[in-house]
Amino acid sequence: MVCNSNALWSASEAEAHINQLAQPLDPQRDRELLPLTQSLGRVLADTVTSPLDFPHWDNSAMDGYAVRFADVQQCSADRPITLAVVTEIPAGKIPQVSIKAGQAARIFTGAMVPLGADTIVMQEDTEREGDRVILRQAPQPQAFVRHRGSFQRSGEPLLPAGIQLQAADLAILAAAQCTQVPVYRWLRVAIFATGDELVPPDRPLQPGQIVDSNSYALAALVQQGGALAQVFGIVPDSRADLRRAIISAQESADVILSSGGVSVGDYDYIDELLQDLGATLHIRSVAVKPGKPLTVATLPGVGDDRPRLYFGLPGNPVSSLVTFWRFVQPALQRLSGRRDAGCRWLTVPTAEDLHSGGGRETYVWGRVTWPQGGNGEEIQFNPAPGYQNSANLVNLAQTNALAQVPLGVKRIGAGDRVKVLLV
Ligand SMILES: Nc1nc2c(c(=O)[nH]1)N[C@H]1C(S)=C(S)[C@@H](COP(=O)(O)OP(=O)(O)OC[C@H]3O[C@@H](n4cnc5c(N)ncnc54)[C@H](O)[C@@H]3O)O[C@H]1N2
Ligand code: MOO
Repeated sequence: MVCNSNALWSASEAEAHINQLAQPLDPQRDRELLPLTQSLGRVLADTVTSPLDFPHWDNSAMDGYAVRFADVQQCSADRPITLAVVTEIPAGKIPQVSIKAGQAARIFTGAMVPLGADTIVMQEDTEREGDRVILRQAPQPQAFVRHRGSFQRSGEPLLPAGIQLQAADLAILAAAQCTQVPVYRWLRVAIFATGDELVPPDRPLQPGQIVDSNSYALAALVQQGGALAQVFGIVPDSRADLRRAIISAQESADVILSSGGVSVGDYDYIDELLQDLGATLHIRSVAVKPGKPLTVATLPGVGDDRPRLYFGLPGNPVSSLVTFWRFVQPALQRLSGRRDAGCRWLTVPTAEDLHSGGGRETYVWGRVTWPQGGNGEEIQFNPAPGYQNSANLVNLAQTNALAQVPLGVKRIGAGDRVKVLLV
């Protein structure tokens, strides 16, 4: 079935449409419980509520003395106050006595504040003489006490569903004693490269042949994005082989990515085969350079009723990556259950002039660089040096951003601000 697919879609229209097609995994059905140590980079399937107050009890933020504020509030250099040190409380120990008027407890960072005390005085602000401590300045009331529950209350949400777990999140889960983490299962992404001219990188290259580089880049991008890449390799330009590849990808993956064969050439079979296989073709070309031929389709699920999202990316290596970054990456994030799914844009000055033919929204590849020192330099976009052509993957190396030259604009001057997609 074809659905207005012959239109030339603007990038933002295509993005919005793909967004609707990319239905997230089901947090109940598509989940697993993973040991904490294996959960880095996975997407949390449930909100984790705190089983404890943080801090778990009132504790000291400093090495020093736990005192009663009422005892020391009048203290000054002229009127020092001396307190009796009646106990010592290292971290991890329960205070054995409560502090009465005129008394103090020696205390260390993280140790429980004893009953009766309400304020901590830093060691550096005291003088110790035997079993007495002398204060020559009044502390603030409740100084250096980290109060129970002041960071987080038990029963309140600690981490929301849909976040991709990072190092700090693992620290929080560990502290909350959540050792089995509910995460979404991996999103499975099948990848194949089409073209009779393609050979794998370890084969001697014959005249006319091209090394398949797209499979490697796409698999790496899928993995970097936190999904499972199923690499099918090279599929020749034959209807039967392509059909077999699509059907087997339909069986094993949630998303299918192919590169090549989506333009108008005699061997560009992808769209026609998708229709034969009962797909709905949503998009066939986008007004984007590089990356005009882009097929977006949905195929029926095999083995379950989840529709498979199909992206037929253009074969030119840069076009393939640019369309992945602009359209596939946010869709994979959304499908994976991520609450922050979407392109990350920044507006920064460009270090050099940027050019476009003006007929399509153009993406210039390069690097956003951050100032190394505080010399008044700004974050800026530096286009990759050399010839920017959709077949030239050489200067694509180390790309971390795509600068967007809007439709109809032919030049953005050096120093002008430009919208960049962080990739
Ligand atoms: N008459 C027209 N010709 C073309 C048009 C058009 O509108 N009318 N569009 C051009 C644009 S823009 C692009 S982009 C390409 C995309 O074509 P396909 O997706 O069908 O890609 P192929 O023809 O299969 O390959 C294009 C190019 O890329 C090389 N390639 C393919 N796969 C890989 C791979 N896995 N690794 C590395 N390189 C690959 C392939 O050898 C070709 O050189 O169509 C234009 N033509
Ligand atoms: O869109 Mo093609 O990707 O310009 O080379």
